[in-house]
Amino acid sequence: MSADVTRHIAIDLGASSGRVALGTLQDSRLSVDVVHRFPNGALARADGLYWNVTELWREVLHGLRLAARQGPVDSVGVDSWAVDYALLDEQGQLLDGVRHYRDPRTDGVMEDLLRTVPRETLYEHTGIQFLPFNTVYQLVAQQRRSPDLLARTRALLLVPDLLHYWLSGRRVAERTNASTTQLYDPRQGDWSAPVLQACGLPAQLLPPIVAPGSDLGEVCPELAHDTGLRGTRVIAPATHDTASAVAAVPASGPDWAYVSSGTWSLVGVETPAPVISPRALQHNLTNEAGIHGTTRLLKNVMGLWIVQECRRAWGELDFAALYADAAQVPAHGPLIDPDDLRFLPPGTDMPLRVQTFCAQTGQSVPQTPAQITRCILESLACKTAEVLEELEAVTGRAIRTVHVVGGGSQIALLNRLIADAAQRTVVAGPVEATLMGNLLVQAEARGRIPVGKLRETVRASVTLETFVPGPTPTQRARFARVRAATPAP
Ligand SMILES: Nc1ncnc2c1ncn2[C@@H]1O[C@H](COP(=O)(O)OP(=O)(O)OP(=O)(O)O)[C@@H](O)[C@H]1O
Ligand SMILES: C[C@H](O)[C@H](O)[C@@H](O)C(=O)CO
Repeated sequence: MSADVTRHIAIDLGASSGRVALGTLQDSRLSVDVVHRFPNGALARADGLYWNVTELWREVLHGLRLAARQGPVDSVGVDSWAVDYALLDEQGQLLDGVRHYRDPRTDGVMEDLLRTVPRETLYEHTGIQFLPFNTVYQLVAQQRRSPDLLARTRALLLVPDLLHYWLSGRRVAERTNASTTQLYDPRQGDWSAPVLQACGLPAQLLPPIVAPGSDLGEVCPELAHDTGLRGTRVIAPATHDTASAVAAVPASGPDWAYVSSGTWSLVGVETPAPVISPRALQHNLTNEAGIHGTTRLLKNVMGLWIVQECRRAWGELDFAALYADAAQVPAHGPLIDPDDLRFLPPGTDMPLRVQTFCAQTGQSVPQTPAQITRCILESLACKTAEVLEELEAVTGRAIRTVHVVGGGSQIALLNRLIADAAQRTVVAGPVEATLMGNLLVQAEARGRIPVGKLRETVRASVTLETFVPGPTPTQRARFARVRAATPAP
């Protein structure tokens, strides 16, 4: 490998699939080769929903071996979904399985906690969207159900931090993912002692916060031997997958927003500082940490999860074919509120939940997979448009271009629907923004690209597709009426 070509490995664990990719940087361009892709999802046990972290680790090791075969690797880093964590004992062993954020043990916990800790106080200290599965509510649920387990815990690691520990032996909490827990104060840049205290949670379990780009040392000797990654540095990227995706948004001007479109739709803007205001609280916007000290002001929207669960019920139809069929369904059909909590839990009754929502709100009931998929996509587009308006209201900044990145950016129909509903230009791609952001933060930390040139490198490395809005649609106004007419689940 010549000195001006470097290779880095990104491990990206998404809620529906994981991948190990080898990134090659040459002439200020990044090429990404996904060497191993594997499915991911909830593992149901009698006592709840878990992630199968042992299996994920086995898949990751397989991917690392494949990548190492292609030559020396400069660095490796992990990102994943947010909020979920592992508990370690004195010896650094897992004390329990890693719970899935859709596990029902948090049902009612947020509402209960907010009776003693005011919503305004929690928001003032953390700036985080109130979602029932945030780490804070998971820990309160855990504390209530099995206090003995937390008493035996010596360290809590979020999922990418756990994998970094297994790779390097270092226990840290990388900032972008720590910021999603609702236990982190974005203005102080550290865990929030007042929130931990108010929620009765032990502060000593939380590891020190490190910035994205931190060097955690070499891959430990046993793993270097096993995988072939000799002398490879472990660099914590932006470990929250959304933060890595946002780092790779190929934007250049000042007036853009992003949609990180996958299992979730993360709709947001980048701001220089947290925006913690009564208006941001009113719209339940979140302030997550980005790279270079930025803030990701965004909202979690339920996303393609609803299609994924319907597809599971329909027998794993091909995504591309399903979306092509949905594109043939007449426009302006029924709508759902994708953020209605009835759509949060897993279940093969998801098509029925969509149909029931439509019936209860006095709309026509979609019947076929294509009609149901169309209904979900039109609703996601309307919801995206609504959030963009909220972001403009909260920041006072106009949004003219919407960058859609991630697996969902392949869905031409959805891109077009977003452009129409939001009346803004949509720029789609890259599909693998998360991998690119992960790789480029490592490359920047290793001095392989100039500081602050990530987006420029992405733009030089990918082809993008633009969707121009059509005539003002009627659906956006109907969406507000449907939401207003929604009965409690
Ligand atoms: N060939 C395809 N054509 C169109 N869309 C596709 C195709 N393959 C996958 N998708 C869409 O991409 C989605 C998955 O996106 P992605 O891989 O970014 O999610 P993820 O990483 O598992 O989730 P997250 O990052 O939100 O945790 C699927 O739900 C599907 O809707
Ligand atoms: C729970 C979700 O993982 C999280 O809120 C979201 O930000 C994410 O990580 C999507 O990949």
